[in-house]
Amino acid sequence: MPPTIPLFRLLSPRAVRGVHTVSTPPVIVISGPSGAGKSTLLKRLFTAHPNTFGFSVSHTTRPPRPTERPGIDYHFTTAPHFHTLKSQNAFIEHATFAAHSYGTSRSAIQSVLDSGRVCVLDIELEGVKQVKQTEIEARFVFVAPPSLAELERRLRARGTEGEEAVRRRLESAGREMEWAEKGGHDKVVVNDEVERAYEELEGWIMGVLGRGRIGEEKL
Ligand SMILES: Nc1ncnc2c1ncn2[C@@H]1O[C@H](COP(=O)(O)OP(=O)(O)OP(=O)(O)O)[C@@H](O)[C@H]1O
Repeated sequence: MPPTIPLFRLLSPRAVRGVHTVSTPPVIVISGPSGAGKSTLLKRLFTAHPNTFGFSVSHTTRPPRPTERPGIDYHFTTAPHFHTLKSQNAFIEHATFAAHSYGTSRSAIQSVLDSGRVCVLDIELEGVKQVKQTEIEARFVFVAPPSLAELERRLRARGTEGEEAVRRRLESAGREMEWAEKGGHDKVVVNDEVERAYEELEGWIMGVLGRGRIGEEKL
């Protein structure tokens, strides 16, 4: 079995730019129903703060959507390879969603932390529950649609899934919203209007990181 990265490396303090030693900032975990707008909001965050945040690239057995880039949006892989990685304990969290497997590898998080950036995860609800069981310091934000009807409209307008996949996503959405209503996350952002929702999300993240809101800050 190949060596896996010990968890303590994800938790240990690290030196930034030589003179200051700072604690590793918390991992920001974004979740929410498929179609709620997580990718839309994260794209804005990465564009506004290109040197601050790094995306943890998940593995998935789902086929790529036309706009998705392998190795950047996801590591697209086969079910047997995903299974092998799982048996090697390569994943911090993994889940099956809408008939496909998704997982965050330890090395995906570690490579973001090694780059000195704040690590951002975009994962499913089952994955959120698993990350909560680890000792990783994380903050959890749930992106909610204004309503299930609007979620359905967005999923259909996106046009990346067939009828069966849309149906599965809407079923899961109900469960995810219920869990969020019970207070399972640190923050809920309702993505009603993109600009407003983005500002709320960005403000909350900057507050978590103890940073100002304007401009691209330097570590
Ligand atoms: N506030 C909004 N108002 C209207 N449409 C939106 C809004 N936010 C996102 N959308 C659109 O809704 C669709 C779903 O958004 P997006 O792909 O970002 O969702 P997601 O949560 O990342 O989904 P998945 O988990 O399936 O990747 C996209 O077509 C996007 O352009």
